Amino acid sequence: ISLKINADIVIGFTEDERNALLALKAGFRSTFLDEKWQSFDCLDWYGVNCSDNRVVGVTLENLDIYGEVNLDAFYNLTSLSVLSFKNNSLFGQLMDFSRNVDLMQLDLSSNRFNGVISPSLVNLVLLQSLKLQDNNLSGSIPWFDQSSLKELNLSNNNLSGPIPDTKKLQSFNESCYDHNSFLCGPPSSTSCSDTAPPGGDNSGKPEKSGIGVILIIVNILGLFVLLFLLLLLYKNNKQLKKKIMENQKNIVLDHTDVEKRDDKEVEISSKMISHHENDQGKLEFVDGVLEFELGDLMKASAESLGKGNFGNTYRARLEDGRNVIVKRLRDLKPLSSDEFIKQLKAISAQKHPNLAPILAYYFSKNEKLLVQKFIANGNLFSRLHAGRGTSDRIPLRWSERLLIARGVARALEYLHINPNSHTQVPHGNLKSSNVLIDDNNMVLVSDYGFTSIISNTISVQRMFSFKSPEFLTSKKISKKSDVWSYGSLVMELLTGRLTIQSASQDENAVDLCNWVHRAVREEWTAEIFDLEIMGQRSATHGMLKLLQLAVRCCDKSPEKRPGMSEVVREVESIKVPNGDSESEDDLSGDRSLTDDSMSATPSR
Ligand SMILES: Nc1ncnc2c1ncn2[C@@H]1O[C@H](COP(=O)(O)OP(=O)(O)OP(=O)(O)O)[C@@H](O)[C@H]1O
Repeated sequence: ISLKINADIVIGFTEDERNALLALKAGFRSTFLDEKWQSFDCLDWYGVNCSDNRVVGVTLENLDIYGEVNLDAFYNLTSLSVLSFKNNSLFGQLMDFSRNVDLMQLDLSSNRFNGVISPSLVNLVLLQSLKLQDNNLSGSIPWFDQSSLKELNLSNNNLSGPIPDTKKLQSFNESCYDHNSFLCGPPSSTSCSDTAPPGGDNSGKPEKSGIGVILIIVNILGLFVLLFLLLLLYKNNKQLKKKIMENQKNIVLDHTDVEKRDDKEVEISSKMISHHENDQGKLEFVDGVLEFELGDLMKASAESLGKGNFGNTYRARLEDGRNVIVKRLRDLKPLSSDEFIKQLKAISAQKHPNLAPILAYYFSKNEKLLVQKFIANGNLFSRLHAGRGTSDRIPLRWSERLLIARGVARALEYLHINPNSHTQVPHGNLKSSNVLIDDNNMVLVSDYGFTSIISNTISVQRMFSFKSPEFLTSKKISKKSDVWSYGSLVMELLTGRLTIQSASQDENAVDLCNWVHRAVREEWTAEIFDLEIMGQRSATHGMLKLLQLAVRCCDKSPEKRPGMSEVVREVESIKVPNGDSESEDDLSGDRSLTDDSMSATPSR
């Protein structure tokens, strides 16, 4: 038997991978590569390393290659583990690495890459070495915190802003961040108050100039003179004194005092802040009925619930016993008072049984507050993950999870349709800590509409929707990004796993949308579902249906994801088991899940 070899058959890599490398080469001016990257056998390709018929390494160092690298150049190289373009003359934005989940070493040092450090890198949980030094990268450093990261060099770029306060980034020494225009905060020795904001000509490398130091001294002296004059005025002018006293009534929460103290209950009545005349603001109630005054809030005791991505959140107990939530918003767009009020009016006009109601808001020069109804039963993140492995843990049953999936779907559908407005703002930051559960086990989604008030740079860094595949390529979020976040949230409900959306600092957290595609491709079965619900055999059908829906919501292409109305229809079509059948399941004690019905492959 003669074996006919087709000369066009690719060996060692897939055809898609070979085409991707050819497309990459097309952007380069390199006669060397033109010559070396031709054959159909990966072995012949200079600098390309293949294993198990997949490209696992591309190492093109010191070759004087000039050219631009496409943003999605590595889209098809999904087994890539090592990539180095060290010391060439490559330019353009950093590539999107969201599909290169196996990437362990990335060296793009000594080139001319510009733009921001791709946020897709934050999600690479195997990344060990990241070398981006000696380029023209700008913007702030993303919140890297993967435990895998052992080596980092971001020096000699135009990066700016505080070095994020993550355990990992703080563990590298100063030299990794050296020579960046406006980077500040630990572990660098530059204090953030010393750095000028980025702008103007950014090309120069940092070097703290003598002029900068003189300016700071002049500023401090100016401040002293001002204080002295104020004191004189204060002494001599009784009227002014009276005014200051009046201003003192317009109290806003004292940031530093509340944060510094460890004890959770903090009396905030005497913590007065605003000394500026133009600091006065008004507490606007959404329903127009003045339920309490700002002064009442100030008299309340406050418990810090945590530092969210967009400000600190407190539970304030009013004198009449009522609890309200006060969010001190930060990192807002530069909105005027009118603009802020307009946006907050629009956000709070959205009313739905599954949206956490906003009660009031407050704007002054130094303080922007959001007052919300206090939701008593905590958030989904704690309900799903807290106390695992301990006897205190009360399992979250399948019926409860299904009802949560329903409630969240309905809330998103409402936001996407928004009958009260011509414009609909996607939620933008759906995650389990923003899903609250009240006394009646009602699901309430919070923090909606923030995309219209939070500054774009902060949204890009911190809001979950901005991590969707389409944002990484097209830089756009939409209602379909919310659908993607919803898919991820449903996966969290089904698997009980930690997602990077809710627990970015945790080394066990994974991008569940990526993970589920792998799980389905590799036909994992029982391992997908949370042990707490796996025993509920009567729920198997419903669990599979919800999983199939989550897979569709997690589709890489936004167009292929269902709209929220379709999602609601599908979730509502899943039967909620009654208490009896769930109890029978519990009694059966059968936790094995091995029959064929558990295949995760979506049905057509
Ligand atoms: N209306 C509310 N009632 C009860 N708890 C709330 C309410 N709003 C927020 N919380 C809780 O307060 C804590 C801090 O919330 P916050 O929204 O500031 O941060 P986050 O949800 O962790 O992150 P992000 O800022 O990205 O939304 C969370 O545990 C959240 O569940």
